Amino acid sequence: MTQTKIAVIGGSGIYDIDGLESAEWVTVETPWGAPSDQILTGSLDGVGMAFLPRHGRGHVHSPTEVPYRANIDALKRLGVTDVISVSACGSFRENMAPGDFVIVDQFIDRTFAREKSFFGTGCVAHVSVAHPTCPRLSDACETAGKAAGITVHRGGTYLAMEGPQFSSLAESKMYREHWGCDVIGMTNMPEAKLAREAELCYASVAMVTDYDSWHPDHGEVDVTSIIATLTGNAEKGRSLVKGLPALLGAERAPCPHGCDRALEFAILTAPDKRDPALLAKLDAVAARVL
Ligand SMILES: CSC[C@H]1O[C@H](OP(=O)(O)O)[C@H](O)[C@@H]1O
Ligand SMILES: Nc1ncnc2[nH]cnc12
Repeated sequence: MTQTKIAVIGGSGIYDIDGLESAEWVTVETPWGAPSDQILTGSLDGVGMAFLPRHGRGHVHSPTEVPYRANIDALKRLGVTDVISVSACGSFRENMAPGDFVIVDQFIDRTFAREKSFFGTGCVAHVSVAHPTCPRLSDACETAGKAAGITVHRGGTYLAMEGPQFSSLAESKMYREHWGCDVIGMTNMPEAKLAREAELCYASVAMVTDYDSWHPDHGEVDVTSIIATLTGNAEKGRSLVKGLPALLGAERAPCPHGCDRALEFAILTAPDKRDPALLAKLDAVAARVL
């Protein structure tokens, strides 16, 4: 058994969380550069917690420029076991209305200007992301969300776009009608892939803020109305987070879905061909197998 430590990565409009005991903003340095901001650490109901504002306090990093590798490495370095992303998203489904939460379970990654792996020349690894989110952690998010009175949809495909501009009408219709996507955002990739490489359980709580641009009865997406919807729902997100420690417990059994063992057979580079400099950078994310 290991100790549970829950991290929340807060998206647009969510720059801190309240209610943590012994709360303290800490600076974490990583071989991948600085994370988005300091990380708020503390505990809730006897369970270790960490909160990282994805875009930094004051919203300084664009979706392309979020330091995804540093963020995941920093959480791993702090001993985090479970990562919950709380994000704003647009909806492609009439029944996934603004104010609803979607526990995402699949992604289509259309991002193209981001570093997507901790591995590379000198230490090549291939992990599976067939099921990129953790069902055990997603169960807890669903239960906590419903207990908080939130309309929660379990399962959904998230289209990760590069941004920062929103989609054209043609793109929006293609993602919805032909690609079967349910929601759209700009940040869950490569975050989910990197969490898997770092052997962290990852769940995505996508908070619907708008209908993207496909909906004939709604206008174009704009940031002001997105933030207004998000701010109105921030309390719901906080309630969901507060329910998680009791559901997950302080002691943690191995993940039944294998998230915490994702690197077990993933590294292909022969031991004598590995690059010491890259191995040094992998001291947190791949310590278990190197
Ligand atoms: C504020 S509108 C677009 C912006 O909001 C979402 O951010 P996050 O996923 O961090 O909540 C979306 O992905 C875009 O980055
Ligand atoms: N419609 C949308 N497209 C991309 N990212 C979003 N974040 C919130 N709404 C969005």
